[in-house]
Amino acid sequence: MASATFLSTLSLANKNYLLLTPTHACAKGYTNNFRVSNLPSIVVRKEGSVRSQGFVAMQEKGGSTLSDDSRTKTPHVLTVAGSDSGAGAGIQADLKACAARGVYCSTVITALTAQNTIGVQGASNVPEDFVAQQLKSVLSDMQVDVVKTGMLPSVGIVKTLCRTLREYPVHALVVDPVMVSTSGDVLAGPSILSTFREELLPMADIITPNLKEASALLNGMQLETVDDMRSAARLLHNMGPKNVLVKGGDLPDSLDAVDILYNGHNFYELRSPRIRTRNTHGTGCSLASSIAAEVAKGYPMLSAVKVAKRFVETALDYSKEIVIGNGPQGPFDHLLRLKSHSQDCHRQQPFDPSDLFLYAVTDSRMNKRWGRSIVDAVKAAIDGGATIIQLREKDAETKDFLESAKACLRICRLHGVPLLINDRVDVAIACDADGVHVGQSDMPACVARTLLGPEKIIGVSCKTPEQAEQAWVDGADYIGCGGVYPTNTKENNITVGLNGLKTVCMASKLPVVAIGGIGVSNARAVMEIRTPNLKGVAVVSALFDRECVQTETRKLHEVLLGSNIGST
Ligand SMILES: Cc1ncc(COP(=O)(O)OP(=O)(O)O)c(N)n1
Ligand SMILES: Cc1nc(C(=O)O)sc1CCOP(=O)(O)O
Ligand SMILES: [Mg+2]
Repeated sequence: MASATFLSTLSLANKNYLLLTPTHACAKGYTNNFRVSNLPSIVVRKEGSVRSQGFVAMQEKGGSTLSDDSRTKTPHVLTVAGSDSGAGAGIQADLKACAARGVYCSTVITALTAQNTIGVQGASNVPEDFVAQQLKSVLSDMQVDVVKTGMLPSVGIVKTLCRTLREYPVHALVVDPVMVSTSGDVLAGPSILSTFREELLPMADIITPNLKEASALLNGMQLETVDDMRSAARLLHNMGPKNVLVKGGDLPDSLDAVDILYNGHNFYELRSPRIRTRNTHGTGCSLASSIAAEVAKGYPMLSAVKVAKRFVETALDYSKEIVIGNGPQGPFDHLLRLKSHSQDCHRQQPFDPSDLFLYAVTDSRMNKRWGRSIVDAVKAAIDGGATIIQLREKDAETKDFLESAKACLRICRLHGVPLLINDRVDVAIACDADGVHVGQSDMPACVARTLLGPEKIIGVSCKTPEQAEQAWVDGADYIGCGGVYPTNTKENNITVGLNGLKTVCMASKLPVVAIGGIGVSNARAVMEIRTPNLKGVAVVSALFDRECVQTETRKLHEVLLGSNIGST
């Protein structure tokens, strides 16, 4: 984008600053160390007197100096596009793509569409002057890095955008020349083509036409081969954009998805295996937004395109079986979070502390010794009355562990029993387990919480009131306290005894499960310490270092029921 002198007042923390910079891009860079190093120097002055040059940025009116390292800037994409009521494409797809790629996204809406997975049932343009007002509101205030355009339904709106961008230049402009929706509905008529060619494309850092759009921009040129795409990219580049990405998704007879990127010097053929799915609605919008997001983070164009393409492919692959809508083209899941739920497989329930009642913790060595698979061990424990399972497979290879965890999860879900993974947050995420159990030297619970999200169960091993307090602060759901008795299962484990258990229970704001050397003979004594938040016992060898896991679990279950404590 062209540079221009930019003069603005900035309000920050209720104080006013005056920014005077050689370029708007510079002004935007004042808080971004990474970006500032790539930019011409900033001149920022206190009203009336120049105070700094380079990237020390702001001077408080009559007060102390704020240097740019006091804040860092959040990468920001502004999407100028139409709303899709079905939320597969348009503004909604752009928001999701930017959120998934970790950048802020503001929105200027150019049109409302009534749209679903069948097609576009209606469209209503936003008046030009209101598009202008939205653009000004965002661009005058919010330090936008990259503008990404989608549906621009009238010549007036294209002209308004170009005019406003000249007034408020940004670091980069990504143009997705949307003309026809994936369902074949026209979103921008041919009258717009000449304004695109003459005004918008010359301002663009990249344009991302599909074959139909490239053909329309090139007066109906036939595009049927990769060589045709290269010719089209060259011709489109002659219209002024710095880069052209011709998307070959609709190329006939192609097993791969092939896109051509041309920067005026080199062609890059970007190939990936085609993902067979009906859920492709919004891929164009999402790809362009993802490119904009990577450029906003500061990546060069080739890297931005590669990362964006890989992101969209990953999301398409993740979403290939989700079912939304009855039409031929469903949306995909940018955040890789949507699940299909069938009726016969119980969903994960919210954590219930009474699940800690009979907590079975597996052990790979014991299973091996008794010739059992993890899956058989888990089945038997559940049949015997275990109320929660933890896979503690210290010796398993990651690949095998993951496969076993997936198989155990199916069984646990069928019985409504939560399944937690010991130590391995990565395995828990990969198999979508119900949670993890971590110790004091494992991944901190607060980090696990960030990775796992708010609904997963997190347990933390604690031997002291201070550790119990920290587990609460870190967002854990329960604590495991031990060793109550000496154990051979965990090397060098400190025994805290019944007194230690009681002290921790009394201090803990979280429910507690006791662990260490507990079995049929002493479970009752443990529960009889009678603190309300002691909810049960966690057991390894008394269940799994025995010939019949189911029988031993049943016996322990009876003892615990007999103690009549902790079961509610
Ligand atoms: C329920 C429960 N409580 C404590 C532990 C021990 O966890 P940790 O201290 O991380 O030791 P390892 O199990 O990883 O050896 C547990 N696993 N479960
Ligand atoms: C895994 C574990 N953690 C402990 C702790 O004190 O935190 S004791 C322990 C081993 C428990 O095995 P068993 O039931 O065979 O004694
Ligand atoms: Mg551990």
